[in-house]
Amino acid sequence: MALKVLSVASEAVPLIKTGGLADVVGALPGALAPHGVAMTTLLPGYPAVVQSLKQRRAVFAWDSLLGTPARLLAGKLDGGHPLLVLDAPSLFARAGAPYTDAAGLDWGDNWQRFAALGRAAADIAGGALVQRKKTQRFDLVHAHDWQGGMAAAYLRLAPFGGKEGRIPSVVTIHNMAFQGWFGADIFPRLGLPDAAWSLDGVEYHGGVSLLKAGLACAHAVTTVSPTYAREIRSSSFGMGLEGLIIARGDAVHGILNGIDTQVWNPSADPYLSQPYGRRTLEKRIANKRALEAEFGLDEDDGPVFIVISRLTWQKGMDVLPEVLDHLVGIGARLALLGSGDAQIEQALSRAAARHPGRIGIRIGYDEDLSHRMQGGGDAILVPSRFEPCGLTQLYGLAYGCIPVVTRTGGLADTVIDANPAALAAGCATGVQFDGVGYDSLAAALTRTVALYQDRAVWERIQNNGMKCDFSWKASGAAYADLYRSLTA
Ligand SMILES: Nc1ncnc2c1ncn2[C@@H]1O[C@H](COP(=O)(O)OP(=O)(O)O[C@H]2O[C@H](CO)[C@@H](O)[C@H](O)[C@H]2O)[C@@H](O)[C@H]1O
Repeated sequence: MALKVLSVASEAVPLIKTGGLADVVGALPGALAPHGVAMTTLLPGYPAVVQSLKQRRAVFAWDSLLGTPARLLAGKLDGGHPLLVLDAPSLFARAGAPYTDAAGLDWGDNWQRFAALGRAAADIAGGALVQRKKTQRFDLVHAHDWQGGMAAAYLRLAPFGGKEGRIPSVVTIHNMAFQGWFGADIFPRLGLPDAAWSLDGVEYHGGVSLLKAGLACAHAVTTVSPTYAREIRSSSFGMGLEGLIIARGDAVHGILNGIDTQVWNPSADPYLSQPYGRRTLEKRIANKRALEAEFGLDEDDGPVFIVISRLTWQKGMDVLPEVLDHLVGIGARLALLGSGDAQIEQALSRAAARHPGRIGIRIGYDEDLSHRMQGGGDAILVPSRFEPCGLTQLYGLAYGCIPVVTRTGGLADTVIDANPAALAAGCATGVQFDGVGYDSLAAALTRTVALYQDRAVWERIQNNGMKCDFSWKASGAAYADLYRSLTA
């Protein structure tokens, strides 16, 4: 019989996306189905999500879910996978982004919005709703990041009628930097027993961390690459939670993200002017010409680097502007798509103004354009200071857009550096470098341009990357094995 899993998250493609979390949550049901796992996804009822439902069929209503009325709507995700939507208008029906208002400031009631999501998940999985026969019983709850973390905490610390306490939970860390920390004043409003205010409960540095609560209470913790799973045991990457990660010992697993190979397939990508495959790489040139035109870049034979990223410190984007004179100096060009930190946006715009025809910047978020960039760019630059997994380098590998990445987290796990040994062995897939700073980045750019100048070598590297299987096949199996080990 299929294992029934409730996946709880704050975003999922194609309904709502601010970053890589949405790609992963949206892909998981399809990745797990071949392994006998039936996954239902629970999302907050943001306007875009509620509007996407063809019929708004309410399957349950709470008079008070952490103090606010709420309904549970049922629908379908892409691929026909079941979707549940927490329709709590006072928490989610508002203009702005999922976590921030129009001015970019965190919503003041984020604790309540996502604690309510966790409480709802616990009720759905095995408590109130099951008892009233409003939903099926679930065998396991899989919660994502701090926004989902409270599901594990409610299941363990405040079970409804004792039933949910028996349901195992998995919490996945997509980014340790976001911990959902709030002041101690929220504790009495969470509806948890007093004993939950403790080291192995929700308390963290005198307040409440929704992520810490999840990590402490889940039966298993996963993160999205083996290297990041090791890195978060150290103070440099654990962001204060390294002690807890070490204490959780064998319960912490690193399972690499996959990519949706239907959506990210250069031979059938509707956004490309010219689809192509591993054996027809020469066709990429049409996409490169289109990309140059779209970004106002000069047309020439030199390499075009691309960047598709949140413009933040994590992603090393504060250092990028400094290195752009060097990039232009060695005959390369840059097409960048991103948004984030205002200072970084300004520094990039100044660099673009200094180098017309060589640096093209697009501030904003544009999914279709990101496909065209992978299909026309020569190399994708990912200079992250830390990177739990990273998806853009995987899309780059699939598209023959060679990743140039820091040797950290999932970037270290997915790219094989074109050092002399790897080139001789014929297995290189990209360029890796250590540390995010002017010197390391400039050296990596220089090395990439040198590789580009040898067409045979470059095409070999492109080919090696395109041959890699970063589909969900292996990782879907790994999650299914983990679920079974917890439910056996
Ligand atoms: N301006 C823009 N326009 C269009 N598309 C844009 C864009 N900026 C970013 N994107 C897209 O957003 C996604 C970003 O995913 P990443 O995995 O690279 O990072 P993120 O930090 O969001 O995710 C966190 O969660 C994921 C999932 O686990 C981890 O891989 C990662 O390491 C972790 O930091 C990609 O699909 C990318 O193409």
